[in-house]
Order: sequence, then C-alpha cells, then structure tokens
Amino acid sequence: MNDFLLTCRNITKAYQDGDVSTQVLHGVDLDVKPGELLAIVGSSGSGKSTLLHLLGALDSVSGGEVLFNGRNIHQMSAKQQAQLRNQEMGFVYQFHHLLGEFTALENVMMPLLIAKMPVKQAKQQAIAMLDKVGLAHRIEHRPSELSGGERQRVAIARALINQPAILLADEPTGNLDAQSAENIYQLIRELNQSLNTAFVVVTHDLSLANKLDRQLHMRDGVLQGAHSSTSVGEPS
Ligand SMILES: Nc1ncnc2c1ncn2[C@@H]1O[C@H](COP(=O)(O)OP(=O)(O)OP(=O)(O)O)[C@@H](O)[C@H]1O
Repeated sequence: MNDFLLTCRNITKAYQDGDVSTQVLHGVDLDVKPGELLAIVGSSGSGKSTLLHLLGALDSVSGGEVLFNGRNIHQMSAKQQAQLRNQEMGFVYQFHHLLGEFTALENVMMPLLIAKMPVKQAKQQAIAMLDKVGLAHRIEHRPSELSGGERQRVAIARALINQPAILLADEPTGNLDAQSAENIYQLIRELNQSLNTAFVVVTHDLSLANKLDRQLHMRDGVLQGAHSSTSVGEPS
C-alpha cells in the first residue's frame, strides 16, 4: 500500500490496425500524490494524450497497471469505470467537448444529473462552481457565445463539479492568448488550494508547465524521471 492517488506501473500501449501494430508507450511508470500539480510535456506524437486516456480508463492498456487509490482501474467493469469517471476523476479535453446546444449552466449541471442529483440542487451547485471559475455572469450563454478562455473555464467547472480527487487535462491552455492562459493557470492553482484536487496536465505551454509543482518529459513513449521525490519504493 502507498500514499499515492494514482500509480502507473510499466504501462505499455500498442495500437493495432489490421496487421500493423504501433507501439506508442514503452513502459511508463508514474506516481501522483493527492493534491499534486503535475505537468507532462514532450514533443508531438510522443504519447502524452495516449497516456492521459489510459490514466482515465478511456482506453485499454496493452500491459502494466494503473492504480487509483490502490484499485486497478483496467480490471474494473465498464460500469465501475463509468462511475469512477463520473465521480472521482475529471477530464478537460483538448477541444473542451462542451455540448453546443446547452448553456454553460446546463453543461456544468450534466455530471450531477447523471449522478442522479435532484435538478434544483444540481443547479445551485453548478451556479456556485461557475461563480468559482469567474463565469457567474455567463451562465445562460451557449458555448458559441463564449470566448475560448471562457469555454475552457466552463469545461474545467464541469470537470470539477463532482469534486473529483484528480483532474486530467489535455492542453487546457491550447489556442488561448497569454492572458487567458495565465487566467487558466490561476484557476488551476486556486481550485487546487481550495479543493485539494490533483491535476495532471498535458501541455505544450512551457510557461504553464514551469509553474506547476512537477514537470515530466515524455520521450518516445517513456516518461523520464517519473517517480515522485517522496517515493519510497524501489526505483525501477
Ligand atoms: N487510435 C490510434 N491508432 C493508431 N495510432 C494512434 C492512435 N492514436 C494515437 N496514435 C499514435 O500514437 C502516437 C502518440 O499519439 P498521442 O496523441 O498520444 O501523442 P501526443 O504526445 O499527445 O501528441 P500531441 O502533442 O501532438 O497531441 C502518435 O504517433 C499517433 O499517431
């Protein structure tokens, strides 16, 4: 047993397309502590998004294991994985994936309604979360009526509404100007402090990566220097 929220041991991933197998991850080890802000950087195609998907059980591993609070998430049933994603993990995708026909408020309420919370309570909590991300004045706007930075903030609010222990974010500042990117960083820091949410952020934005607690480099499907400084386990 250890104190890590998320642990990866020797994860491998190969994509199979007919007879062609593309090995993308070559044995990734990673430990994430509760409340840690971790950046994963690396060149395009090195496997960062692939790893993020495996951390959230959005795709299956070819080998190795991912433990969340000591539980192997790739051995869970589809139903258990869905519950894990709805209640214990949050995701912010590269292109936010907000539902265009719904307002900011409805988008943020959605995970609560999926978790069967009564509408009135879900609405109150979603308004409070949108207030936390600085969008109290935009709750009735649809994604097309929001700026890029505002959309990212709605996506973050939606990802955090169930108070997950960890948020997995793919390029949360991608396509944003410097000021909007700085605002997203400030938001991550504030939410981390007020909710103790751990963040694993895949990013090309080095100014964001440099401000987080720890930065790891993905090179050719291997994460360099991935053991936490307080890890007491045997180095691999
Ligand atoms: N579904 C798939 N089938 C086959 N190959 C894939 C698939 N998804 C990704 N790959 C390959 O896996 C490699 C890693 O992709 P991944 O998206 O993880 O990289 P990345 O480091 O996140 O890149 P970027 O910084 O450009 O987003 C790439 O070479 C890509 O072509």
